[in-house]
Amino acid sequence: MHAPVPDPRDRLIVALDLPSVGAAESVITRLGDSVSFYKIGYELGFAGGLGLARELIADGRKVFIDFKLHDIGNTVARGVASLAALGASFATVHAYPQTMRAAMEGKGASPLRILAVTVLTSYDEADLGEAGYGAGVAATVARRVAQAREIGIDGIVCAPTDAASVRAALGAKGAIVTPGVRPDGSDVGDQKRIATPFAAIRAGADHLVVGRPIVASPDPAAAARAVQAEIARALS
Ligand SMILES: O=C(O)c1cc(=O)[nH]c(=O)n1[C@@H]1O[C@H](COP(=O)(O)O)[C@@H](O)[C@H]1O
Repeated sequence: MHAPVPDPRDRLIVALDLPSVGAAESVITRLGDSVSFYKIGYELGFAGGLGLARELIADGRKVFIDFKLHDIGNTVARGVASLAALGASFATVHAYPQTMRAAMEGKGASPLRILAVTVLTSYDEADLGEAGYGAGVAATVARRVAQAREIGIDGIVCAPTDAASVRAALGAKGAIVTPGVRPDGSDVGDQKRIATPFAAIRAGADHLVVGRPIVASPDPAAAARAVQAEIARALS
């Protein structure tokens, strides 16, 4: 079975990493109809962003709730059930087997897709070692993808530099979502395992998550259009 091919507009997910609903609404207005998929994480989510998520969903936009859940199974399953009731399209959990199983159980028959975060894009080999994982980035990603596949997860969040090996390990089923995307010339910030939008799509990413290069740009709509043009070029 093949992963459903995303609508080209849905390939770009804009991370609304902003401090207030007002700031997010202003970026959304400036982006207009060019962007149809938004991600809400800690910063906005803990500042009223779940209300905005409801409004976006009611307005026909797709919403990715990125709280990277990781807790005992009962808590994860119930939290995911609430995100399913909200109408979110995607939600993240850390790629621990117990957590992934609980999330898949918690979403029930809803269309919510559970994405398992493998190794954060801000981690390099030294960061992973410091956290106590001695196997290295590639082996840790591979182990987590194999476990996610076994569980039947809906998708994987990984660095664009891992996308090709993740697709090979995951098989055709399952979405690949890559943050750590940096158009040429943009600030890298705290990201470590990065690629351009073109390279990420060519490596097999289904969706790209882009935050600061768009939302912190003086012209967010132009920045989003530039990323979408790169996506289109990579797909042609
Ligand atoms: O799960 C995520 O979305 C995520 C996973 C990961 O490994 N790295 C990562 O950067 N993210 C998120 O992707 C977004 C990237 O934002 P920018 O670095 O501003 O483009 C942020 O909202 C992060 O929380």
